[in-house]
Amino acid sequence: MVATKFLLAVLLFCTIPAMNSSMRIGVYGLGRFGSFWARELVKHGFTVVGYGRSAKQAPEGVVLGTEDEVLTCDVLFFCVSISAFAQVLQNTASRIGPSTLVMDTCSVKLYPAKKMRELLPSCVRTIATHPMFGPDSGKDGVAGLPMVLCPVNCPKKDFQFWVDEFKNWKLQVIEMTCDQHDREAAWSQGITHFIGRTLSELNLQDTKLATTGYRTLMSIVEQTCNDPLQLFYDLQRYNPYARQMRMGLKGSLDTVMQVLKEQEKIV
Ligand SMILES: O=C(O)C(=O)C[C@]1(C(=O)O)C=C[C@@H](O)C=C1
Repeated sequence: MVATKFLLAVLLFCTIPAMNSSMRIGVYGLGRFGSFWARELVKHGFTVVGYGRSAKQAPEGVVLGTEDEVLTCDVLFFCVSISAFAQVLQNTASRIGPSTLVMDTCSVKLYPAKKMRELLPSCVRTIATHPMFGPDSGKDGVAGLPMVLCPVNCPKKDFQFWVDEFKNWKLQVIEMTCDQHDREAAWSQGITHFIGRTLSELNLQDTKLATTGYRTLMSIVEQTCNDPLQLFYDLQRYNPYARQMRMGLKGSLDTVMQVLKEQEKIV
């Protein structure tokens, strides 16, 4: 029994093709981010097959495929919302090719990595990724933008292939653990979306008196609220460090309010 399992593992390892630029890449999910990501992969020379539940038209240069075609590509990027990820993976796991390398692109990392470990057979190679940009920030090209890669269940050489590939795109590739990512992202992307959504509650208006700082503030509201509301909820719910960030922010607001109250006594 053990010998059979060993033989199967060796056989599978030997049949896994090496990573190269002529691989077929599957993009599962052709929403705002998925369509953008599929086009980026095409721009960088890959053959891309895309699948979206309600996609009628393929993004430029992308071939629209069936769900099973996408799931059995050499490499598969899931571009679905964080809150849909577990269900999508559960529904597709048994149809993913044994030699397909799977990457998620969620904006949090501990949660999808845990789901990939739980739901995919151990022979399926997985990398957790976070392209820290999207259709707005990457509209004039992705060079210089940060891209996080966290190894989950992946041989070093395949992981390195993608590090080098994204470096060739001139992305600023950052290798870190999923925990490090979530801890830091809560205090960078998480806090930005929290402030953007909070300020949008105030319904701030454009004004002739707008200073440069005010314009920057308005652009934060615009950029964060241009993303689906679901992304905001998911960033706050699925990052285990987000609550701590929100409490920290609330504490700082209270401190500043208190300081100003003290100042009022002086006047
Ligand atoms: O450029 C955009 O369209 C984005 O909204 C990108 C943005 C962000 O700036 O927060 C949104 C989601 C991704 O996780 C990474 C970055």
